[in-house]
Amino acid sequence: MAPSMEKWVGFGSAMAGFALLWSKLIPDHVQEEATNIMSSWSPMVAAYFNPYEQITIAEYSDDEQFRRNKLFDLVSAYLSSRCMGGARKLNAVLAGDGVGTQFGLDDNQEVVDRCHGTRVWWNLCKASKNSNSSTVINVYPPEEGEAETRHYRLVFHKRHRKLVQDSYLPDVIKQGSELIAKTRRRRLFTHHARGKSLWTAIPWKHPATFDTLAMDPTKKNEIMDDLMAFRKGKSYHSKVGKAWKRGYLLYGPPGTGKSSMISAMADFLGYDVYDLDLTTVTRNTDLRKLFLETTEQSIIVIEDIHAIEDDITTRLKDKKAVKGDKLHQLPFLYAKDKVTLSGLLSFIDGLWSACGGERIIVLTTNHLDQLDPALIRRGRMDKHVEMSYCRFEAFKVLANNYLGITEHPLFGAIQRLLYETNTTPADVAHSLMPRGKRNADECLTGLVQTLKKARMESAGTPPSMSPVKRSTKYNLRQKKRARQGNRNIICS
Ligand SMILES: Nc1ncnc2c1ncn2[C@@H]1O[C@H](COP(=O)(O)OP(=O)(O)OP(=O)(O)O)[C@@H](O)[C@H]1O
Repeated sequence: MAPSMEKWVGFGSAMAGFALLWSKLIPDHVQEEATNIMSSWSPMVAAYFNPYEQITIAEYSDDEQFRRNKLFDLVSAYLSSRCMGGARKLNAVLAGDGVGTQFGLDDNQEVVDRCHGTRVWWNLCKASKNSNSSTVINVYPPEEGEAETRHYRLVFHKRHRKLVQDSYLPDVIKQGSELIAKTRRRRLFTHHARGKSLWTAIPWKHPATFDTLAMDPTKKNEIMDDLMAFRKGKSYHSKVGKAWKRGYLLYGPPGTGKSSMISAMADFLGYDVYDLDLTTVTRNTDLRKLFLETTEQSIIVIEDIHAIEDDITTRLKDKKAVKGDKLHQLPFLYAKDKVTLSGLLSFIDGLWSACGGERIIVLTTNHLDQLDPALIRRGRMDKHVEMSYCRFEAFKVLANNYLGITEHPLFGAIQRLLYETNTTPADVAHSLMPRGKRNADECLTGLVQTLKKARMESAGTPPSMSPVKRSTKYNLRQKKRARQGNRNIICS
């Protein structure tokens, strides 16, 4: 067993009691004085005689109130590999690689480790939130059966304090980090309303990568270069005094690959993805908490940002809001519970967002013209990426992905048709899927028919304007509207 501090406090108290016996021989007022002095001395006496010291590592930091303590996770990883043999009760979870098993100490269990030939003791302690012995403060509202916090306690002889501080703990951190990096698997986080941790994670399994993403190769390379520069840009960002984060706005019609692009970005950088559903977040303070709980090397995604306005308005129906009312027409309804534009902006690039680095924020929309210009201005959304209809270069990627071919006699006809119609990569991918016994010839013939049909359907539009021109004109109109900012998504 680890030598406990309580034992030595008890010893100190016994010494104090012993001294009091002697004080029987002396007058009352002196005795009273002596009692006071001795009680205040007992911890000091205990400390004097106790040769052991301890370090506490809480699961949640006291100072950075909303954050999980990274050191706690590193110690867990270290202990899982080192000294589980000595523990009687373990718990097991699926390892970060999604294959192996990771063992950990069960609550109130202890293991012994070696530090340069000397022994140190690790305890995983569970303490009641209100317990005086615990210095750990939990800032989250307790859930049923959850009014307890956990911390590791490292006990060692005070002779070895310097060794523990300068050599043993750094070694624990190094080995823990290596183990986490080795077994790390990208995760997709979604948030939930209650509980100590605001996010829950599942392994990220989206198969889209930059290799499978169908889009103009020049544009694709430009994005990959931009991401790589961001990843290597720690010193650059601190030199120019900018938080190490980058905003991406992905816009374009449904089915043009916005979600696939996020997956490709996560795969390329090896980052986790946090999927933030703003319609379930009611207050700006909750947004901040959510942000602070995200880890570095992550992509925070808010999909379909244009749809938020409608959703929030619908949520307020029971507060007598009428669907279609603009948020700024209902300020009294939003006085307490609200996610405002300013809240969202500060989430993206205010002071809070500068706490911790290496994060990418991605907004996606099908309606660029409906977004508030303040939200998407350069510097906030640093890179605007248009995900557009499928043209020939993008088609070649899909043909290779789905049919494994790079050439075919029908390619010429498909190239012409793709420029004459506005077909999404999702529709092209659907036609190329070799369902049943269809071979490549049949798939491509089917695609040609689908494209001809689409061309006929769009024949009602003025023949003077080709689909390419039409699409460009549409986008210019969207951009102009966005600049003018004639509609807000959320009003502060
Ligand atoms: N650019 C693309 N490259 C490869 N596959 C694509 C691309 N665009 C769409 N797809 C295919 O279409 C499916 C839907 O695409 P995705 O969900 O990425 O589109 P989206 O633009 O996010 O659509 P929405 O706006 O409706 O969410 C994907 O699973 C993929 O198979």
